[in-house]
Amino acid sequence: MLGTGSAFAKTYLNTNALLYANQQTLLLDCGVTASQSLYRLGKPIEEIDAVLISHIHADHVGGMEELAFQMKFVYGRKPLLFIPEPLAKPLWESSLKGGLLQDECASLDDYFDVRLIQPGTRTELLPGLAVEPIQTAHIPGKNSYSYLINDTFFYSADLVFNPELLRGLVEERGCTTIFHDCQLKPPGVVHTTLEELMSLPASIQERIWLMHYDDTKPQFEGKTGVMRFVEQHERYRF
Ligand SMILES: Nc1ccn([C@@H]2O[C@@H]3COP(=O)(O)O[C@H]3[C@H]2O)c(=O)n1
Ligand SMILES: [Zn+2]
Ligand SMILES: [Zn+2]
Repeated sequence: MLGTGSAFAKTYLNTNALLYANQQTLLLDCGVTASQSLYRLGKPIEEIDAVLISHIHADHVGGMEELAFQMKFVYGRKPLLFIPEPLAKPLWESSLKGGLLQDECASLDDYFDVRLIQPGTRTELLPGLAVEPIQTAHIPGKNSYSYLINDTFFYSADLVFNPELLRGLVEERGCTTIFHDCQLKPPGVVHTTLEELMSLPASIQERIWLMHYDDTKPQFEGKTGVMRFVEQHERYRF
């Protein structure tokens, strides 16, 4: 995990992750703190082979400009960018264009090898790494996608509580591990609260790991039932 913090956390970096598949590395979300976190980990930015985006908020895409510039002008290559089709235009037009537009560079394709992926469709992104984007509610009018990874690992975007989705993933689809957005104190409004997650049946809670938490997380250690916290700069194997 490059970070496990909420958008406004100061002691935790943005909730962004590296997924290792065979010899390749995919960056799942690239927030404002992503490059600093890679630096602290000693992982050179040039070793990122591919990027996958959940939604357009700065803690999830705010590091894309630096990534694009470094890849193009320092390393001279285009990383793969996997992106749910509905996010591609807003990512360029509403987020990146202001910084990246210049005479010879006028689209996402000038910086990335763009591969559009479809919500609800399982796609192998890299050998050994398949994802299904699942559209999940976050902010009214804003598209946001959580990911079912290799059929058994659910990695949530920021999302409002959706117990039916979690029940279906566990009971019908055999999901074994859930990394879930967690706002420690109510009201959640655009996120899922700890209280909401603690209302789930034990059979679901035991698969849940909490991320995207604020700086008060130490006060909640030991108070999350069977759910565990995902820790920054830890590597998990499933
Ligand atoms: N309608 C909104 C929009 C945003 N926000 C806050 O801003 C943060 C942006 O990053 P996030 O991780 O999605 O969390 C959002 C809310 O804290 C919010 O509380 N309500
Ligand atoms: Zn966020
Ligand atoms: Zn968000």
